[in-house]
Amino acid sequence: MDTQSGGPHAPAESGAAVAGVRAAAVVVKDARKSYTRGGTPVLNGLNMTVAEGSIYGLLGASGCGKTTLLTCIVGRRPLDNGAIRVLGFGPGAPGSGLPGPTVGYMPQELALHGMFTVAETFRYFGWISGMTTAEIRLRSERLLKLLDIPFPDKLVGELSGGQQRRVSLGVALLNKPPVLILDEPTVGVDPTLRQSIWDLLLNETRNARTTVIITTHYIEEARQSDAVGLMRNGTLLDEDAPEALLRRYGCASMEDVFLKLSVRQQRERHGTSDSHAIALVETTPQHATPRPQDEQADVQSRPVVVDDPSLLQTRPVVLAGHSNVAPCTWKMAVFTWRNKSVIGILFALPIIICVLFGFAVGGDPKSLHLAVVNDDFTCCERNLPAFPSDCEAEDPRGLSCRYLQRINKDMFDVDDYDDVDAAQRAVREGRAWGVIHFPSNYSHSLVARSREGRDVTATTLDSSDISVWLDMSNRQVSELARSALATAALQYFEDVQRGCKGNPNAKALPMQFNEPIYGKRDLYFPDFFAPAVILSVVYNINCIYTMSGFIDDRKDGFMERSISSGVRVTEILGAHVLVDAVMMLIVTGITLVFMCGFLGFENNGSLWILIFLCLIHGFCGMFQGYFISSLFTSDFEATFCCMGFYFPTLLLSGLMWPLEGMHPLLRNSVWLLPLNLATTAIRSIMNRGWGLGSPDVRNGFLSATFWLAFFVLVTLTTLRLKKSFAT
Ligand SMILES: Nc1ncnc2c1ncn2[C@@H]1O[C@H](COP(=O)(O)OP(=O)(O)OP(=O)(O)O)[C@@H](O)[C@H]1O
Repeated sequence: MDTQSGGPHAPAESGAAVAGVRAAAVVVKDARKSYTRGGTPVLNGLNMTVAEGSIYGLLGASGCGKTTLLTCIVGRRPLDNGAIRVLGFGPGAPGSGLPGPTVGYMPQELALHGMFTVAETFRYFGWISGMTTAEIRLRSERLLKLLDIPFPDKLVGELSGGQQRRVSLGVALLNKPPVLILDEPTVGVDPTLRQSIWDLLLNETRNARTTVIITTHYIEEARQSDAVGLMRNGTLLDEDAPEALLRRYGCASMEDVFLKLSVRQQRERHGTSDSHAIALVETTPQHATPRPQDEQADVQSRPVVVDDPSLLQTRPVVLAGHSNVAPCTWKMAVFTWRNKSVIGILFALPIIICVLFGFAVGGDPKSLHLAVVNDDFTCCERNLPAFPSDCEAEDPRGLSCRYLQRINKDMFDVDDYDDVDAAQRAVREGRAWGVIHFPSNYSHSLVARSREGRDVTATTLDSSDISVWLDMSNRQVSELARSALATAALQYFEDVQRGCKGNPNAKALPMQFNEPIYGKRDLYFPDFFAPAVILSVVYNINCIYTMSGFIDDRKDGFMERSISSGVRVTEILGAHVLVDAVMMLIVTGITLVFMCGFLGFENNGSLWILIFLCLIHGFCGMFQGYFISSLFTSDFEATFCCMGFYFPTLLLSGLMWPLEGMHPLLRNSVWLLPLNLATTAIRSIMNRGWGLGSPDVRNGFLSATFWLAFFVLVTLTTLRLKKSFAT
């Protein structure tokens, strides 16, 4: 503890303890606190004085505000009004060492992490209170023996409830703090062990002049305290040495004293309405009301406790220049390593998403049933006309078969029907996606149409048309089917032109689609989706992972306890960022390797620019996760908030549909969303091979940097405003 500027044994620099006079180590003056503005006060003008080096038992019925008072003393919650001083300093004041190693705090909840072993728990809390590893080993060996915990290498989560509470007590005692605040350390512990905890407290604290405040529901065990404070409805009814209280109120037990004081408070507040309690008071002996001579005797026998910091024999423990980033990072690394199933899912998710995307999205539909009614010719292999189709033939027949040969065999399964009604019925009943009808005399009419040019009659034109009816209820399938049929028709028309000795370049559609400048001639949907999938995977998986990790850290009050022990939230966040960044790098790497390597999506631009943009987005996702988890206290709320971000972002990011197709109002406003400009940028890099010289790519980087800075800022601000995660 070489970094401490003061310690429990440090002598006072000024003043000295006067015989019969003791300095107050903890002073609470007129403390007022309610959880809601204008709500019922939980602390209602409470005054309390705890003599240095004494054990102070704080007693009171459940819900009277004991825990609230203790959390205010350790600086986890602020008072609405009033003042608290611990070893002469207000909680959080410079030089107070509070929150920090000045106070060893054992909260009511377990506030330990089940994934740590007992030894690791001691190591972590020892390091953050400034102890060296050797000191921690020595001290924890002793404490484990005293607290009867024989399994230093067992996970805390695998211990019994009583053993866990003893570990929690051991953590509070670990660095021999000058002030110990213990919230019900003996609850759920058998009577023998309860007594040994009291013996431990008495032995450990007496010599070191440790001041102890302890709450318990076992009122009689508090008689071992030097002083007892009886609390009810947010105020202290009385405080004194147990024997003095018994004498003063003429009671045989502390329970009777408490009852008597409670009734007195009730009378003062509401008159004599509590008949049961009143009856009890009436049955107590005459001398129940304190007599002046008793009070005088009490005053003479007990030491005077003065609120004079200069008389204190102990000083706050302040760690100068101490950083907790290393212990917090070690803790995060241990948790991450222990959570192997979570790591497994984290690394498997991008693989699963990429592989599913590769196999499930963007492929052409296969085996669509097409109902064909061919009144022109009965097609079969042996009677097909020559290729290219010969217009000079006497009896040009079977051109309809040529068209059917042209259509994509993978995409369509051709079913023959006798008439159009039956074929259309098949579509209506979901047995086919479309109907193709060739009129009788189709081939003759088509040849005539080709030969006669401008002189062709309307009847010939009608009977040379192929009629198509499609089921257009599924836009993607129908569009792809229509496009495939139209493409086949264009190629077929060229074939007919050639056969009729016409100019094969005289196409049905007077338009020339040349080699594309970017992309492929054939429509290929995955090229459109792939960049957005990469970005979305990197962003969202990291967001959910960091959000869950940060909330898990707060589970059961573990983060609160770390903060009470002096860890700053920024140090906790820093440790999370360090460890989570490694996970994010791996997730990004896996995603890119699977998309560009195994699934073969082409990156036409610079790989470094692509990686860099993905990483900035990975950090963005991480900080969105921290931000969400800093806003909420429960996993449930945070998860729903995450979903609330996820779905709108997905719909508005251009991943599912081009931004160009959005309503103009939406399109003009959603470009600022985290994934939008970046999706455009990453598409430009991968599909067009653009670099930083392009405004699209530059805007993607600017947007990513802006969002990263925004999330860092709001996360830090929220954490700072909340200071702790208590209300
Ligand atoms: N975070 C909170 N938000 C709102 N109300 C709270 C909160 N914590 C405690 N309270 C309320 O404050 C009152 C005092 O609670 P506190 O936990 O301080 O009592 P206690 O004396 O420690 O009880 P117990 O002995 O059962 O632990 C209770 O009515 C409780 O409902």
